[in-house]
Amino acid sequence: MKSSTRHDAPAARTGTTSTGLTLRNVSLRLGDGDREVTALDDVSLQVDRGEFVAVVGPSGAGKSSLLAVAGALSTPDTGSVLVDGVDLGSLSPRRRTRFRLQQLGFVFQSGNLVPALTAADQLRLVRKLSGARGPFDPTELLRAVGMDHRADRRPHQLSGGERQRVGIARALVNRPSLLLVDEPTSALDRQRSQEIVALLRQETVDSNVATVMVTHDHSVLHHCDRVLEMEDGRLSSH
Ligand SMILES: Nc1ncnc2c1ncn2[C@@H]1O[C@H](COP(=O)(O)OP(=O)(O)OP(=O)(O)O)[C@@H](O)[C@H]1O
Repeated sequence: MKSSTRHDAPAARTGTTSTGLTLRNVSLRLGDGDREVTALDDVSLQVDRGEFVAVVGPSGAGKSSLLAVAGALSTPDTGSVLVDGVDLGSLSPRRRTRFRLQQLGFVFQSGNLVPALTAADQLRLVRKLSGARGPFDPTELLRAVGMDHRADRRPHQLSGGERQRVGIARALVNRPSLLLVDEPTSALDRQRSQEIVALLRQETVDSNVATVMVTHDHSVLHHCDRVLEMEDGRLSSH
């Protein structure tokens, strides 16, 4: 457990002592009939809060499928996925959606920001969608990602790296347990790529979140605590 965190961890859940992401013997088949593919093949994984794990591997290896089951976007055929001890398979569709909004953060390839909204309003929207009430000031999070001076800018007025920084802040608004990051550097030059992944590492620690990052960019792997390789739906250490 890290000593200095911006956010407190939520109260422990019953049923398990593990926090962060837990996958137990997860398998996922996609397609149908003759064209069925085993996208995930008996995958087990533990990523603790405060830990930053990269997943690498060739195209079609199952990396997006891993993010999809961890993000409660796909339901595995067998095995279980737990986030802070909560078994996603035990949640009704409505509760799963709420859980996703409140406990999971997503960072996409190039920010995926809403074009019409300022940086500050991107954060306010996510806060509102989660159902949280009470005052919310996005300034602290924007400052944490070095974007408080761009709070009033819309995505088209930001650089690729700046958009990605806002996307990271937005993913952290609801103090998630788990941060899922998909190819965050694919639209960035080498220098910006290093800065963004260093920021992800910093936020993983400061926000005490379990972070899983899928990447093809091997130049950023030194920022990670662990690198896992995926091939044919199976995970192994790099
Ligand atoms: N909707 C789908 N229907 C059938 N098969 C699918 C579907 N989506 C993905 N697959 C197959 O599942 C396997 C895993 O795909 P996945 O997208 O998880 O790989 P990936 O490692 O993320 O690839 P990439 O690096 O190209 O994004 C591949 O064989 C892919 O062709």
